[in-house]
Amino acid sequence: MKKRMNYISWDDYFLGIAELSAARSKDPNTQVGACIVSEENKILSVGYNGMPAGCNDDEMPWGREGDFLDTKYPFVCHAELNAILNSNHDLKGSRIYVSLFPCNECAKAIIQSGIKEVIYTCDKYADTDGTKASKMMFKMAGVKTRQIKQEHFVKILPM
Ligand SMILES: Nc1nc(=O)n([C@H]2C[C@H](O)[C@@H](COP(=O)(O)O)O2)cc1CO
Ligand SMILES: [Zn+2]
Repeated sequence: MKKRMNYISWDDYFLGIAELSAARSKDPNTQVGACIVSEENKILSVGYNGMPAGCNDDEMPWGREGDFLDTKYPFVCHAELNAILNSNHDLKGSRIYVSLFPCNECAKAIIQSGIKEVIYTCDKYADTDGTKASKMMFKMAGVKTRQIKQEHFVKILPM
């Protein structure tokens, strides 16, 4: 008997884990998941967007509009940053799978932690200055970026 052939690729596997992690997010508008993987295809960390530990997410604001302090934006920890901070490993030479292209703040953390490739699905904020700044920094720092379609994973979330 031969081995099974229609198994999922590494890309679909790690992106699937990123998507599954996103399903933990309490953000009512955008749920993001990230999975950091070594050169040997071992998972080093996972994360999703959420409020900082100890900040009660029932009491924190989740809105997008109004006074800055009444929105989620100054408080929420992005999926990529959480994945970087959750890891106990050296991330040099690793790659990050993320369901949404990183913002400029996460781009800095990605570069500084030694991650060498960003694999993403959605780029819905491509027109924002933050995303443009991320792309500039990734290019200058030699961090590769690659967009892929999630082929073998049934989306858990209504995105
Ligand atoms: N790459 C990203 N990773 C993330 O974890 N996020 C988070 C921050 C917020 O919780 C949410 C975006 O909210 P909204 O502006 O689409 O309602 O996703 C956002 C981005 C976009 O740059
Ligand atoms: Zn970010």
